[in-house]
Amino acid sequence: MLSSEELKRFVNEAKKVAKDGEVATYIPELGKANPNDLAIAIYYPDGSFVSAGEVHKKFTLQSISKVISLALVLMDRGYDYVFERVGMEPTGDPFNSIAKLETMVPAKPLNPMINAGALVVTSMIKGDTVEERFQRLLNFIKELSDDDTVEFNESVAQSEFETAHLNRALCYFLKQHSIITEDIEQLMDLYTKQCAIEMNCLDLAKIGLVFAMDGVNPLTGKQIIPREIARICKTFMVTCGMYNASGEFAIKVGIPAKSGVAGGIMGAVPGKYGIGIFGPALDDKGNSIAGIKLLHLLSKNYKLSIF
Ligand SMILES: NC(=O)CC[C@H](N)C(=O)O
Repeated sequence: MLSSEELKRFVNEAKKVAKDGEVATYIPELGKANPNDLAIAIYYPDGSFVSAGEVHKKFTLQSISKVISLALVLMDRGYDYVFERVGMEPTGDPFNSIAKLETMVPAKPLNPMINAGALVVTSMIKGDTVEERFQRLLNFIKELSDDDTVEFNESVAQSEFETAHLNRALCYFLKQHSIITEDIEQLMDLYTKQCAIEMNCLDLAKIGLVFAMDGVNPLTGKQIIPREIARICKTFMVTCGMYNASGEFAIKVGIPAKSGVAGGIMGAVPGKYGIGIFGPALDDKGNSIAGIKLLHLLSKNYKLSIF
């Protein structure tokens, strides 16, 4: 097991690159983050953990929530229903790009990790009202993180809801092609709350551990996500988890991981451990710049690549 001194050394080393990144500002509330923060937690299957940096700071999941909503929707609707509406291929485009949609026949988004695909996935969450659907997702996240105090950040959700013109454009395009059928304002309400679910990197590492352990919470032995669905989610994390930087990340780091624009990264080292990182300064692809550096250092020093 890594000692916290070693981990602290890696954090200090990785932090040096934070100055080359910038916090996201297209969701105005996210612009308030401190670009110099960098925190990491690693959870082991026996329930022990090691951490370094500002581990108690909370951040919103943003795109990390896309893996979790995908797992829920696959459990809700099954493989065929979901993959009739969203594809399985990486795009090579930025996460919010609209470009490929018009070239696809039928116009289904290429994968569930880009915004277009994630919006379709969120529209498939079962329940009668937005409130009920959101609570189902939140309860699932509470179970995965083994923390029933997890909530969403209302200011961040509101800030995104007011400014998400591009996501609305993606939704309307998909509604025109009957991939999305529900009311778009209602879907944006649910999606922005989903993205604003907030936690610290200790909780995020616990979720990463469930994926690493094929859907099982190793402490209780409970299968929270069916093994096959956990496998599909981890595969998407490898092929599309870091947006259009996924190929380079697979070569340099080789850990199934998912990032979000608030600066979080969830990692799942199969059979070994769950990783939660928070570093809000982003690179030009929208990934935590110091977080990626940190994963690179860990992977290289401890041979964590799955390849
Ligand atoms: N890359 C991200 O984390 C994107 C999530 C964000 N809520 C959006 O839709 O733009």
